[in-house]
Amino acid sequence: MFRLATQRQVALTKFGSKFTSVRTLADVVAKKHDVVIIGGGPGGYVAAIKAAQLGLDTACIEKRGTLGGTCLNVGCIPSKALLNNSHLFHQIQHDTKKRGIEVSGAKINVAEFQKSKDTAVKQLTSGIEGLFKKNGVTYYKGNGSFVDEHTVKVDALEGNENALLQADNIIIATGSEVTPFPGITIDEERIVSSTGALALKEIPKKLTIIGGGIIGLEMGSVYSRLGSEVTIVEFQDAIGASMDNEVAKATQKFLQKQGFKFKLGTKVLSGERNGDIVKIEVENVKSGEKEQLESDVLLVAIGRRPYIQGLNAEAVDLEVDKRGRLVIDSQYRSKHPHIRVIGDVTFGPMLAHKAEDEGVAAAEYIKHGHGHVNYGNIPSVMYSHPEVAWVGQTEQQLKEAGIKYKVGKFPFIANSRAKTNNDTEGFVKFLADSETQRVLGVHIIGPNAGEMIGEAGLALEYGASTEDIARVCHAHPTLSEAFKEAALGTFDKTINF
Ligand SMILES: Cc1cc2nc3c(=O)[nH]c(=O)nc-3n(C[C@H](O)[C@H](O)[C@H](O)COP(=O)(O)OP(=O)(O)OC[C@H]3O[C@@H](n4cnc5c(N)ncnc54)[C@H](O)[C@@H]3O)c2cc1C
Ligand SMILES: NC(=O)c1ccc[n+]([C@@H]2O[C@H](COP(=O)([O-])OP(=O)(O)OC[C@H]3O[C@@H](n4cnc5c(N)ncnc54)[C@H](O)[C@@H]3O)[C@@H](O)[C@H]2O)c1
Repeated sequence: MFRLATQRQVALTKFGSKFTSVRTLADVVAKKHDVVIIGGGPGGYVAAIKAAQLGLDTACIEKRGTLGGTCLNVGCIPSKALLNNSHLFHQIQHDTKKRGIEVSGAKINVAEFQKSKDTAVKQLTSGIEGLFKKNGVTYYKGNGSFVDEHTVKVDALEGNENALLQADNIIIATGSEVTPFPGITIDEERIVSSTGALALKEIPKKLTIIGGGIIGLEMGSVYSRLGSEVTIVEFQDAIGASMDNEVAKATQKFLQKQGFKFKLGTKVLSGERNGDIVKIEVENVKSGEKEQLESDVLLVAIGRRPYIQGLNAEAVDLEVDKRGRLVIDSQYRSKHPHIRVIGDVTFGPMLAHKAEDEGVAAAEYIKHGHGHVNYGNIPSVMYSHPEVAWVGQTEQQLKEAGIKYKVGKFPFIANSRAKTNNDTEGFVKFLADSETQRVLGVHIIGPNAGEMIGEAGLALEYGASTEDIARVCHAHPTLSEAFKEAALGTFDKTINF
């Protein structure tokens, strides 16, 4: 603890009125930490725990009131709770009879359905507070903003104390927010973002979704299973954002079988709410044909953008690129080497596990001067049913790079465990270097694809060849035998198909 320098007191008077309510600025005592982290999402909270474990005096500032960021509060966790329970409901309704299980009268109690999700969220977010205590991380509840290059002020949430923090190192992990659609006002009731879509009080009869990316397809899956008529309006000619083209097409097919309607190559011109109805006007990009679509709920899911509001990044003159991302070097350093940036607010895929791994690496850079994230090996998973998961390169990327590759594929219809489970949709697809058989990419549509992709990640990380994988004994009967067979298929004949 030490008294603030006079220069800093002067700087402070320029900022937020809330903070200046802390008696007289001249008397403010700043708290000193080795590391101050702004943002308590997967990037920030993991960085905080790791830094504390490395013996650094660490503080984390979070303004939401709960830890876990977008992912735990309004992202990964609530969406997966809804996906899991809606899948169970759908199975009870449509998938039990052929298994000799007769069930009648299944119905959704929306309030309980939502409560189950909220319980999972609460348990996990409060669990992080427990982890902070266990690891000795100081938690400040409030908005963190720069005063100068080494000073961050905390405008506390009600019931907490404002604070001024002096830090040797600062990690910015302020995440992202929904990208708005110009001219369409989100009210989180009838015109919703993913946040509103996670908390609907009624199941919409018709749900229109702008954006055929991961959020659109996951939230579409939830409500389609609960009985909504789901229409996806996507600007591109394909869904699934960064999926391998063949996988994106197969994904579209199975979703169509589940009742999804797709309007691809379609531009949204305008949209508005009229009472309980939302109308949008769309235009086919090629033909120019226009159409009106009406629904009970419109979900806007056209991506997310970096979030730095309230950070006062200007005070330290941080560089921002055209897409609003904070600019860093390969060690997460901004132009001020002691101010690092991780997670959604900077470069790379907007994924929780990417943010978490950067959190660990940033803490290690601070303590040891080295850290590690392999950006060529970050898995993606879409939690539809069947799941879609991929890691490494797509066919289109390999073609573009002029890399010669071989494809090995194995369908789940030929896998014994998938058969016993009556869950045979999809395939495993390997892309391997045509000379060395080194694994370049793995793309899976199938039950538990999200778990299976971990094996592909290990193979990629250790530079395995497809023969290495095919010679590893995989248990029978398991879905992972399809993984082994697809690897085999890149250099030899598959056994079971
Ligand atoms: C519906 C949905 C589903 C998703 N599902 C998945 C999934 O299944 N798997 C996956 O990997 N990813 C998923 N994501 C993406 C994932 O949520 C993000 O990639 C991840 O949360 C990014 O972590 P982060 O720490 O960078 O940022 P965030 O999680 O956004 O956390 C940033 C935190 O910083 C706080 N903050 C911001 N500014 C300040 C400030 N000035 N002072 C104090 N606090 C501040 C914010 O309140 C926020 O809590 C999903 C996203 C959404 C929206
Ligand atoms: N399971 C997961 O890992 C998971 C789940 C949900 C979200 N997320 C992450 O959250 C982020 C945001 O997800 P998202 O689905 O909003 O973004 P996204 O980038 O995955 O998909 C957005 C889609 O909207 C389309 N689009 C953009 N502008 C459009 C327009 N004007 N009209 C019609 N379509 C338009 C894009 O072509 C794209 O297909 C992503 O980075 C994603 O990785 C991950």
